[in-house]
Amino acid sequence: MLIYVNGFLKCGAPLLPFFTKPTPGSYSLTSGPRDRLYFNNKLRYSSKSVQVVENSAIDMGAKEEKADSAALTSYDDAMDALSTLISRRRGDRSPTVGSRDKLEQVVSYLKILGLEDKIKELKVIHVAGTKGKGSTCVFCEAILRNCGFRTGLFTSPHLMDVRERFRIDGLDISEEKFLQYFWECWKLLKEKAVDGVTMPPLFQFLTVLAFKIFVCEKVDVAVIEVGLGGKLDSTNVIQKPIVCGIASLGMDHMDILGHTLADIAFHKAGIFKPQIPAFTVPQLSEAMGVLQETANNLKVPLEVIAPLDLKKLDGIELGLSGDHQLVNAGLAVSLSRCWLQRTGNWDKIFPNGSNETDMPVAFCRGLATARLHGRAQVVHDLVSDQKDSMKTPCGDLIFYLDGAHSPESMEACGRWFSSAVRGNKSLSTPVNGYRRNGEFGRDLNKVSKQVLLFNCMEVRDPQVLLPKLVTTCASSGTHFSRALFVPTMSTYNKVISGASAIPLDTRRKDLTWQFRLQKLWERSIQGTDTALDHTLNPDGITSLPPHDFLCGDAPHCGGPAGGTHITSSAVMPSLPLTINWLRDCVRRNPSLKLEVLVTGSLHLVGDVLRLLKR
Ligand SMILES: Nc1ncnc2c1ncn2[C@@H]1O[C@H](COP(=O)(O)OP(=O)(O)OP(=O)(O)O)[C@@H](O)[C@H]1O
Ligand SMILES: [Mg+2]
Ligand SMILES: [Mg+2]
Repeated sequence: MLIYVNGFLKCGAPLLPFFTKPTPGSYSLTSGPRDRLYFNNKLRYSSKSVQVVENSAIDMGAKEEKADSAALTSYDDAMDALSTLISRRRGDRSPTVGSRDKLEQVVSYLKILGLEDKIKELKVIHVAGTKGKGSTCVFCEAILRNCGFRTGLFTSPHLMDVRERFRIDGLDISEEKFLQYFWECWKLLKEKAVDGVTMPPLFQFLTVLAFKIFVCEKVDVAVIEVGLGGKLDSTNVIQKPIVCGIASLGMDHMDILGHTLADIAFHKAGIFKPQIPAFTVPQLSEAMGVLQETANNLKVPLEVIAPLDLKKLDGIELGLSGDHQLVNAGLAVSLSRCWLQRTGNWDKIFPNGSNETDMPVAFCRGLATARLHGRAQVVHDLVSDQKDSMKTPCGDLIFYLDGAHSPESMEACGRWFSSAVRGNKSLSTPVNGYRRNGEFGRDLNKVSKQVLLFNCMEVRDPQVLLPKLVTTCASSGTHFSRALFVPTMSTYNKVISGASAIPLDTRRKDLTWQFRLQKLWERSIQGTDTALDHTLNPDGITSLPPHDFLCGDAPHCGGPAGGTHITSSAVMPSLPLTINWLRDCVRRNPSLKLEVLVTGSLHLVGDVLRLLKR
């Protein structure tokens, strides 16, 4: 179990204190950006780089031997082992040829682990969808936990630490338990690997690990988010869920799921099981037709649920911000109610005849306390003068983090950001877990600037994403004065832990993609080609923009020779340098209030969160 000073960022669970209790005999402290101390009966010290670790260089044999005593293996060893399961670069997936075998493969792994029959006893809520799956699952988990049940939650992806994917009773699984279950599964599968069974790819492994955890932890309910699609997803080995949900459908992963909404809906409806009730949210008719047809074929009662009516919440706010969360919350309420009814618990818990239209108090508590990192999350960075933190005034730096990366979610993100900067009082999370007096009350005379910090994976289409974001924001009066394009730190061939060290200078040599994003921004958003020739040469990037770059609204030209800033945007050489530079900007400009929207990629959002919590 980790102790973090900034508990909120790590725990993601409601009503948590700002630190978590260590389990006896095993705990660790983050002691600085590069160091991590383990106390595990005897003192150990570990320092690792977050940079790429070549899979071939990993001596897994030695680590597996150590795994005989799970307590003696470090978390980083497990991450190294997991990283060997990453079969190819993310976003580089081939279509689903032969994927049906994949489900059989998952079943064979479950057999090896002795879980094939046991998972039939899990009381599962299974949720697919293009957007809002994770949020819907988190709401369901929080509702049922507040109804008194022991909950298991499996979501994807993770942002800072792989354990975020597995929550027991609302908390990320502890390191100790994770290591125990991880190595148990790892060793059994590895033993069979010699008989010609190959080790599963990463997501299949994580899925069977989730089942292992939920069975061993004896959860009352297992809330399971589909990884990708539905029909052929590893989680679809669940034969008889209690209830299924389909969150909002849209265009994503077309290379795998197909190029029409109907194709995509077909895959998502693949989680429906004969006669098991299902719920969905309002969808475009092309998608709804397919969902309904599949439901009819399987005699599935399918109900379309309207967004949650705020009036039912008796004045409380949802734990996840943004109007789109009302859609997810409505779905979660119906899924949870159905789960309670079909497991025979509804009448026990609400014996006094709480009817269908009532919103039980436990449901409200769950909806209000649900948390999910990097989805419409606001983090106030406590910038201070390093030498004299209380006396020297400096500007404000607020990060608005949302991992939107599809056209529909960009719109949802834009609407949320606009209303959040207008209200500027939603879920504010001081990064160090405390607020100083007047910390956020002193902005009356400050000049607010909205800045975009963006990156997206190369498989995405920024020509769609960026205009969607900008026009949605503009339609409600929010305009970005500057855009910063930055490479992410996370690499796709290494699973990292939340405590992995972050090198201060993670300059990428190849910034071609970021320059392309900038070019697109300048051409299609700003309508200018100014100085683009200069930026087309990634080698020209040697310095950060001057600190007053963010102060103005007008196009900003010039700057130091070889500098990267042009017009309204800049390519930044690395994320850690960018965060430090933003902090310096507000230190030097006490009248500046920077509202930075971080979006386009969950990896980017995860990296920023990891940097902010240091
Ligand atoms: N109902 C919705 N409609 C449109 N966009 C949404 C909706 N719910 C969430 N989003 C957007 O999608 C992002 C991801 O939300 P969430 O994690 O709940 O979805 P997901 O389906 O699990 O996504 P992923 O594909 O990343 O696993 C949010 O940050 C938000 O921008
Ligand atoms: Mg997705
Ligand atoms: Mg998700």
